[in-house]
Amino acid sequence: MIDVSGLVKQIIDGHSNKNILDNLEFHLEANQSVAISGDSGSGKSTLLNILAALDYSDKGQVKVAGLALNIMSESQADQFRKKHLGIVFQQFNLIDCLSVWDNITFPARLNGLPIGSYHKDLLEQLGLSSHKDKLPVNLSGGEQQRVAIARALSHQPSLVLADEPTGNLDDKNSQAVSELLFGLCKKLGLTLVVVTHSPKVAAFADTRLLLRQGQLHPVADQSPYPTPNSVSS
Ligand SMILES: Nc1ncnc2c1ncn2[C@@H]1O[C@H](COP(=O)(O)OP(=O)(O)OP(=O)(O)O)[C@@H](O)[C@H]1O
Repeated sequence: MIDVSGLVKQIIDGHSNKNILDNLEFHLEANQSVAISGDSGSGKSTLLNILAALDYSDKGQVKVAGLALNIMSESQADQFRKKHLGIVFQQFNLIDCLSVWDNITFPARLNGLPIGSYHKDLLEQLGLSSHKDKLPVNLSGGEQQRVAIARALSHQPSLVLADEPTGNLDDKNSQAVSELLFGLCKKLGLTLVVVTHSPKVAAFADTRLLLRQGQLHPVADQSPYPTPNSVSS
C-alpha cells in the first residue's frame, strides 16, 4: 500500500539546507496500521504531508496505492486525495455550517458514491446516531473527533492518515477515539498511519516506528514504548 524508498526532504536551516527526511524507507501493507512518534520537529508532519501529496519529496520514490506521488501534477494530486485519502486532524476541521450527517457524507458525495446503510452504520458504530442533525459547535471535543473519523472513512479510502488525532482530547476520550479509529480501520480493511506523541495511542497500532535523524526506526513490540528522547543514537 505504501512504498517509500530513498526519500529526501530538505528544509532551509539558516544559510544551509538540511535533510529533515534523509534516505527514509517506509513500507506498509494494506490493512495494517502504524504509529509514528518522534521528537518535536523531527519531521513527522512533513512525512504525512508527503504521503498526502500535499508536499513533495526532493529525492526518492513515494508510492501509495500503486500511484507515484512524486511525479503527479496538482490536479492528479487533488484526485488522489479525493478518492484515496481520509485525513483526521488534531483540530477536527469539521465544516461548521453543516450538520454531523452532512459532514460525514460529504466525501462520499464528492466522489459520487451512494449514501446509505454504510454511513448509518458508521454513525451508529461511532455512537453518533443521536447527534446526526446537530451542528459541530454543539458537540464535545470527543464527539467532534468521532465525526471527523466517520468523515475520513466516508468514501472508503485506501489510506487513512491521522496527525495527532487525540492531541486535543482528555485521557478518557483519547482512549475511546483511538479504539474506534484503529478498530474501524481494521474492520473495514483500511490502511492507517497515525502520528502521535502518546504511547497509549501508539499501543493500538500493528507496528510502532520512531522518526529520528530523518529515518524511521522500528520499536520492538515487546519492549515498553520509549519516549522519543530515551532512544540513544
Ligand atoms: N515549509 C517549510 N520550510 C522550512 N522549514 C520547514 C517547513 N516545514 C517544516 N519545516 C521545519 O521542518 C522541521 C520538521 O517539521 P514537522 O512539522 O514535520 O515536525 P514534527 O515532527 O511534525 O513536529 P511536531 O511534533 O512539533 O508537530 C521543523 O524544524 C520545521 O520547522
